Amino acid sequence: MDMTDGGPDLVYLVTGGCGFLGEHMVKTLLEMEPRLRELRVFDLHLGPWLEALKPGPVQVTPIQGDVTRAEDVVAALAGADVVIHMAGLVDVWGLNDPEVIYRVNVQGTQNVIEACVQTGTQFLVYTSSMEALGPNTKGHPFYRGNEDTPYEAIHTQPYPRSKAQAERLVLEANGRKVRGGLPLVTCALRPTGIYGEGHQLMLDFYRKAQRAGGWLFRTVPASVEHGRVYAGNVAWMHVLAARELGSRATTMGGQVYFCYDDSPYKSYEDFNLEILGPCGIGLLGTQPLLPYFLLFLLATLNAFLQWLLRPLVVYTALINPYTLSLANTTFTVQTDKARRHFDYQPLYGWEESRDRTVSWVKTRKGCPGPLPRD
Ligand SMILES: NC(=O)c1ccc[n+]([C@@H]2O[C@H](COP(=O)([O-])OP(=O)(O)OC[C@H]3O[C@@H](n4cnc5c(N)ncnc54)[C@H](O)[C@@H]3O)[C@@H](O)[C@H]2O)c1
Ligand SMILES: CC(C)[C@@H](O)CC[C@@H](C)[C@H]1CC[C@H]2[C@@H]3[C@H](O)C=C4C[C@@H](O)CC[C@]4(C)[C@H]3CC[C@]12C
Repeated sequence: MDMTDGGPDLVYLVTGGCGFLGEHMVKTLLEMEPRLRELRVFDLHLGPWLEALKPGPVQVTPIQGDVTRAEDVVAALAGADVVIHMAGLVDVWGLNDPEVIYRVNVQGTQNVIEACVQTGTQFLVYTSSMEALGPNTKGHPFYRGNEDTPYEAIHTQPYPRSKAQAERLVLEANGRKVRGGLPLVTCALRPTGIYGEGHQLMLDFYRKAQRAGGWLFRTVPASVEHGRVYAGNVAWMHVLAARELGSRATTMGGQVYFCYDDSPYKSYEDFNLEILGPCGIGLLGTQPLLPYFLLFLLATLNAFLQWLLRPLVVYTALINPYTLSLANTTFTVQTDKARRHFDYQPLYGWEESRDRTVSWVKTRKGCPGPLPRD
């Protein structure tokens, strides 16, 4: 089917549509996809903001469901033309058992693929992650690499391993016959660290700094570059990939694309300061204030406490051996594959991406605890 012609007659399903990225996805589809007739928003936890949407002529259908339940996915997908599969457990802090992460991220993705085959949905865009590739457990840097840059992907942690496995399932499913005999066309998009309105972790850093008198303390050298990309641009890339999969199946089918925009290459903490600085936050130290071995000791202690307390309570901390290693390993991308393959250009420039995020953080000043996203 050529997805680029015709009036509003397409049915899209977004799994994980009520998450941080999912909300941007839903709003960007409603704003930027003229062929949309129905938008199904599938999530374990439906957000109250869905009720406040002004979808215009598009029918928005909230579906409370679980990707680990095949019957939920088949029911949600019946009659859909496109599925954008974003649902997943984003957990590098040990909040969830590894088996649960595998069940959601890998088996959930397999359920989506099988449901496409069973119902005849022909186009699947999967939200993978930079972590499907790295950084690897040897701490090898990936410096402004692209989709063809050789890199030894080694995963020991449940989350990155699950993203790599799920991505592989999606890419290998490209070309399978779906109900009706047409081929399934798939691709996977790999965002680096996403920021934007609704980014709870950015808010956590903001509140942590507010409690410390407006200061964050540098723990990562400024020289360690970490890729970041604005949620609105990630959502826009998904819109374009879904739109072009039909007419460019030969080029795009079975391909991975890093998500990128004009966000600057900086260390994780220096990048956060681009957002939190205008909110009155400063970053203390031009070098890490603590030596790495002390940070590693702290990270190891946190991991030990989590192990010790697990039968009673799930203890988590920002710093664990994995997040410390991840933060200290350069991983940035420099590519134009999405532009070459489906004419992607960022929808938002760096200044606008930053200013939208800063404005959102400022609206959260002084608010207690995690907030429902509006
Ligand atoms: N946040 C990032 O920096 C980042 C970077 C790269 C890739 N990603 C990927 O983007 C996707 C969305 O991430 P996010 O940051 O918005 O996370 P999020 O936790 O905010 O959103 C995930 C959504 O999936 C839903 N979900 C979880 N388990 C489910 C299940 N069993 N059935 C149905 N829905 C379920 C959650 O309720 C949530 O709404 C994930 O696949 C993640 O791996 C995120
Ligand atoms: C306390 C310091 C060490 C501080 O700098 C820790 C930062 C740490 C919480 C983040 C550093 C890198 C982040 C990850 C990265 O942006 C990519 C990711 C892949 C994505 O699929 C999910 C989110 C994440 C794992 C992201 C999580 C936070 C960091 C580990």
